[in-house]
Amino acid sequence: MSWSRSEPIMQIENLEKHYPLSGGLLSGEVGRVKAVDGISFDIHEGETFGIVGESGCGKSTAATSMIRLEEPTGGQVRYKGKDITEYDSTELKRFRRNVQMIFQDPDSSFDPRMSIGDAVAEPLIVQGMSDRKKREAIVADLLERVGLSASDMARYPHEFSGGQKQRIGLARALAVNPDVIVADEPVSALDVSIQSEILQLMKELQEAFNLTIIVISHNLGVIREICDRVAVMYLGEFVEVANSEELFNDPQHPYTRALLSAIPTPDPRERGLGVELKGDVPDPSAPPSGCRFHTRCPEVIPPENLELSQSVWRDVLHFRQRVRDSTLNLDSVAETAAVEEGIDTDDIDGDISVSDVPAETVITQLRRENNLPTELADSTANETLDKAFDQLARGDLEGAKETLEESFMTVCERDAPVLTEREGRQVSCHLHDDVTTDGSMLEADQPVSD
Ligand SMILES: Nc1ncnc2c1ncn2[C@@H]1O[C@H](COP(=O)(O)OP(=O)(O)OP(=O)(O)O)[C@@H](O)[C@H]1O
Repeated sequence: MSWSRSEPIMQIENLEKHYPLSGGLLSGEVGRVKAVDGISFDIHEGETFGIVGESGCGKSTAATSMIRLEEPTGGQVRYKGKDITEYDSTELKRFRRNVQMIFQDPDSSFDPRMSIGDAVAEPLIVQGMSDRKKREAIVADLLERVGLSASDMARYPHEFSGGQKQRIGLARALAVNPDVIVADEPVSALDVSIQSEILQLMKELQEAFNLTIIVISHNLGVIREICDRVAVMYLGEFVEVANSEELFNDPQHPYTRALLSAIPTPDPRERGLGVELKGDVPDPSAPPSGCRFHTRCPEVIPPENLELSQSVWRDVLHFRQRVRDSTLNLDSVAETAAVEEGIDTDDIDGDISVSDVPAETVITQLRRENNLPTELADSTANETLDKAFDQLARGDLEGAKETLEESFMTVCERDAPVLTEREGRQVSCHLHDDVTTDGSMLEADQPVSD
């Protein structure tokens, strides 16, 4: 099959990498870590495509499985039109030459006993270039192109700084004249002052060698500096894919907005969003239902019939979560309430429980502990909370769980949003579910604000 330059150089479709989760010798597979869970994108020749997300979102696994350093468990990757899982050994060898990977830690990429000249020449030998003089000429040229000198050939890795080693890493990747470079956190291990120099060098080399580059980074600043297009990844999935400029000027997904607001900026006016990402990325072997980001989303949508400010809604959800997973400890609530009432716990047989304390005091304590006001603006939400509090004050945790689940179910938790094309970008978020013909959101879908 012939490939034309107008077609994408790489096409990734529903790529999936699940790791088996074993429960010990005898129990076999007890689950699957969904590190990459169905991502799709195209990359055109000469483009720089970035994948950004917090640590643990699956970026590195996406990189290694898209170039078959690890075998994907699902999906398809086409390089110049051909499915790479169907390669024979000669094609795989050619692919390994055409697509080079560079890693975060330049130190671990070099054998300390091998001179820099030999390290950069190694891929040439692997590819069968036996003429030593020719290899040396190529290495000398490459070292100069990455800002070092031909005379550095005889020196050893320990004689170079981290930034210089990353330059040598680039020279080595370029030795076999690849089409694509996959760079996993290429500057994260370097001093901030050096990072820009390396990114600039990558841009220059891209131009000179007509490279296609895929950059993986948790750092949006790095992505902004170098990428044409960006995919934002969360728990194995893409939540937004857009041109770099659009993504930074007008982020559409709450996760993107939260990541962006975490970038330090010297201009206080640009810090406006004030969104803070709390907690860690959830366990990819048991991702949250619906939108995987809903458990941390600062813009999670309340049920249609309720009118709550975002901050109160978040507190209600947090309370519901504590009841759901029983991290709300009724005995400790009872203990604090008893102290408040001046009850002498020594007079009580066995451990204190909510039934030993007046319901009113237990409820006050529950509200305080969960940051919930005495009265919410929405009467339906109020009634539900009152009912749940009464149940808890009677020790009925299961009943309260049911009450809260019934009334406080959000679409974000119920339905998984789909990555949908909108005005040249892709977003997967229920805030964008109903867009009117002029592109504005319906009132019901507006993000709720305080
Ligand atoms: N070999 C493996 N077996 C089981 N789970 C794995 C394996 N490799 C990665 N994971 C899990 O897959 C998830 C994604 O990991 P990955 O390293 O791809 O994320 P990342 O976004 O690149 O993060 P980081 O920047 O910290 O490497 C993590 O939860 C990780 O623990």
